[in-house]
Amino acid sequence: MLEAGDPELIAALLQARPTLRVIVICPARSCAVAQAAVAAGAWDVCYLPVDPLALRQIVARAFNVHALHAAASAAAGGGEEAGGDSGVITAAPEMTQVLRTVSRIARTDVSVLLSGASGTGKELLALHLHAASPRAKGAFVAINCAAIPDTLLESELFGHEKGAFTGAIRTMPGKIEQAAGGTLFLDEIGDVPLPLQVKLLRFLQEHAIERIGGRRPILVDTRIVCATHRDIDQMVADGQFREDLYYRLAQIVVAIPPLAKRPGDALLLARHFVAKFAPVMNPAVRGLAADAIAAIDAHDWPGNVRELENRIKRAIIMADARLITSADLDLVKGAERPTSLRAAREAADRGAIRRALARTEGNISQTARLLGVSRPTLYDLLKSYDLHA
Ligand SMILES: Nc1ncnc2c1ncn2[C@@H]1O[C@H](COP(=O)(O)OP(=O)(O)OP(=O)(O)O)[C@@H](O)[C@H]1O
Repeated sequence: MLEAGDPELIAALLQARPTLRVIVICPARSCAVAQAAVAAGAWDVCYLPVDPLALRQIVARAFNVHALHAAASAAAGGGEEAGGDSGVITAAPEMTQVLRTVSRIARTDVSVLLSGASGTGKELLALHLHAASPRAKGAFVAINCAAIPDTLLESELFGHEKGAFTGAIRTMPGKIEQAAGGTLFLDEIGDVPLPLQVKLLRFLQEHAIERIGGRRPILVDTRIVCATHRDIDQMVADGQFREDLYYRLAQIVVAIPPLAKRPGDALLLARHFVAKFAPVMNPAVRGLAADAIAAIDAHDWPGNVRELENRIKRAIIMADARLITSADLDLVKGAERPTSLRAAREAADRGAIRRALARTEGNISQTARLLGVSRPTLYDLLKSYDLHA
């Protein structure tokens, strides 16, 4: 606890121990001191004369959040405090409930489907589940089914024997085999084409796979955890996804709330990312300015945690001062038009990509053709703008 917190001292403390909770005692009605302290990363402020009840509540809350993070991180196998590289960072009850569910499921054999919008942390949660499961010592292998062309997906998942097709110059085990004894995370499961869904179902029923060109089944002990941002129930109803596979894959569906529905998490994560990336990317940066904090609070985060992470990384690079501003974050308010050429171009790019994706119903090849770019360029654009097919 610091009296009349010195922002530089707070920033230095957090730099050394990013998970520290700094509580600052400010002179009565001194908004400027409080704002500077919070901007430098203070956890909370308390005014003189100190109200013991209020202080006790602040300290208790700090301990609670710290304990939740430590538990989440330990379950993820990191054994570090929250803020460690592998930890899921959250203080929102909506998300801590999700973490508790995932930790509980991890110890069992039930199949899990993580459903949530892009960038909400589905892969991180799958990793958390793996690390909290008895398979933690085995491999965690992740594959994004939407990013791999249909023709290659079978070989990626099931592997192939030498000579199975032109170019198969050596035998290659697939991802399911690579994850034997561990967990295979199938992201965007809704993008697996129907013929491959049959093969996946067979694996889940028989725990055996056949490589392309293979002559015998191979027994493989791999746990599948999958995720999607699509409405699989609707896909089942429309005949685009096999119902029998759905029930095999999704005994439990865990819905991950969007960042906008996790009060307080955007700021917590923003500070976490500043503490994580600034020392490497721009050590002069020590924290967030008051206008950046307000902008982070006000933003809707349609791209969720990934958007936040990318904005913070970009801001760390762009920042001229010790504190990141809302301009560094490139967060324009409400319906304001973008003023910089870069922002205007980004807005135009996003609009064109979204419209093309809507016209082709998410078909990557057709979208790339419509936009007049190559598929790899389109993938790069989708990644950098946090867009999904
Ligand atoms: N709660 C969190 N704490 C810390 N980092 C997080 C958290 N949630 C997400 N991240 C980070 O945000 C980025 C995006 O998360 P992740 O890839 O898990 O999202 P996703 O839902 O799988 O996205 P997509 O559906 O687009 O594949 C990653 O760098 C991840 O480490």
